[in-house]
Amino acid sequence: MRILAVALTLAASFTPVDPLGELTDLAVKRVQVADLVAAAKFGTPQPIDDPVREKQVLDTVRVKAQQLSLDPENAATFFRAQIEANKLVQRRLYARWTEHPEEVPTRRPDLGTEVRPILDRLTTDVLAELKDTEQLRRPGLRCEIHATIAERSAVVLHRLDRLHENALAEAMRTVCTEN
Ligand SMILES: O=C(O)C(=O)C[C@]1(C(=O)O)C=C[C@@H](O)C=C1
Repeated sequence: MRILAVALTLAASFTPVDPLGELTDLAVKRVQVADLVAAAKFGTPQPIDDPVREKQVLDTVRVKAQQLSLDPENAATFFRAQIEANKLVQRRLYARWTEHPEEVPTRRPDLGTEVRPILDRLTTDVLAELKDTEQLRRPGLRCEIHATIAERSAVVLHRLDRLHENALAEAMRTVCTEN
């Protein structure tokens, strides 16, 4: 633990910017948009799990990754984690709103015209960041340290509650993996 703390402090002091900061911030935005997804679906027949849409998202990711000369399967792995994180938020909000109907958002955003376009824009931004951080994300201690720093900073910076903090952890789970 002590060694990890020293390593984190050293890494932070030698790094002028947080190299995984932007990617982590985008993952934060995506788990925050999950609140809107849940608000769009709750109380409608649209299920949380939509395998057709997931396939669409991942197919797009693979095509765009290839255009950026990124490994398509590595990019898809990262996005599968983003989708799992999104569903984690949706499920917890459903449980909360079922128990406390007074907390259900008063406005239901439109999934197709309002919410998914936000996710689609984030897909493009995330892919650009995956490209920018390609070397740094190679598996190993260096990536793990930067990921931990970026995640801890994001929790504080964005004042994430426990639900979104857990979702961010899920979203970043594969950031340093090969595939
Ligand atoms: O677009 C939706 O319907 C969502 O719930 C978002 C999302 C995603 O994270 O991209 C998550 C779960 C669904 O299975 C499909 C996609």
